[in-house]
Amino acid sequence: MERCLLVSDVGVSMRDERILKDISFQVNAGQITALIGHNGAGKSTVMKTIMGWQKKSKGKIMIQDKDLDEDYLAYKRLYSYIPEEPMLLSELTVYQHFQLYGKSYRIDENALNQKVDRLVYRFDIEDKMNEYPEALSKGMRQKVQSICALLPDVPLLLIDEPFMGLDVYSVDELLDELKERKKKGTAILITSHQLDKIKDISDEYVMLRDGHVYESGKIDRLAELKRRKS
Ligand SMILES: Nc1ncnc2c1ncn2[C@@H]1O[C@H](COP(=O)(O)OP(=O)(O)OP(=O)(O)O)[C@@H](O)[C@H]1O
Repeated sequence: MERCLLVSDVGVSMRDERILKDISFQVNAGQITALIGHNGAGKSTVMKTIMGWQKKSKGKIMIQDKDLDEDYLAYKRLYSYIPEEPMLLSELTVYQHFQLYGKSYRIDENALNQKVDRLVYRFDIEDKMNEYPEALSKGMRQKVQSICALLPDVPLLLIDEPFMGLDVYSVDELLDELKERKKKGTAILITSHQLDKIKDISDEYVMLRDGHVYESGKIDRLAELKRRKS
């Protein structure tokens, strides 16, 4: 299977402390990898490092054939990100956020509007297009943020705890959307403490402990290990 994301021997240090140690894994096109581990294990730091927001002290990260350290502008158009906490801009309406994403990922206006229509219907926020973030509930802001990340057809989706604040219907819609993306060949790296929600859609897992890869493999093996331990 074609490799989309390569994380090879990556280390991160903050204030002389090694936060990530020799992290290596890959995510293939059309596969979902669950990045799991206890609080403070390093999941968000891995995400930030892949995005180029957190400086690494060693190692190599590539999406398709683009190296994070060589051509960052081209590299960052290859992924989109759903953060744990919505990061919306208070001066832009919901629709203006979608337009901003459309511009930065160079989506043609007609295609953008078709995607927006489909996703606002799916997540049931059709009537919020002209609202500013402060007028939205936390769950609605999370939906807007998720839609922004789902607008571009990027090869890699990075998703950090996406279910916080979402109602059960929206969680199902998001899971269905991810299954559809996976079928189309998108590679997805997802973190969640709600393993029951992601294990059915995931193919592989990477378990972090204290900043290193403690275990990794097929998701079925994780379920088997959990059964044996319980
Ligand atoms: N800006 C920072 N400065 C110093 N240490 C940090 C910083 N950000 C994170 N850390 C440390 O790095 C380690 C990994 O944190 P990270 O947020 O990546 O964990 P996580 O697995 O995402 O946790 P959670 O499940 O609680 O979200 C923790 O020990 C944390 O204290």
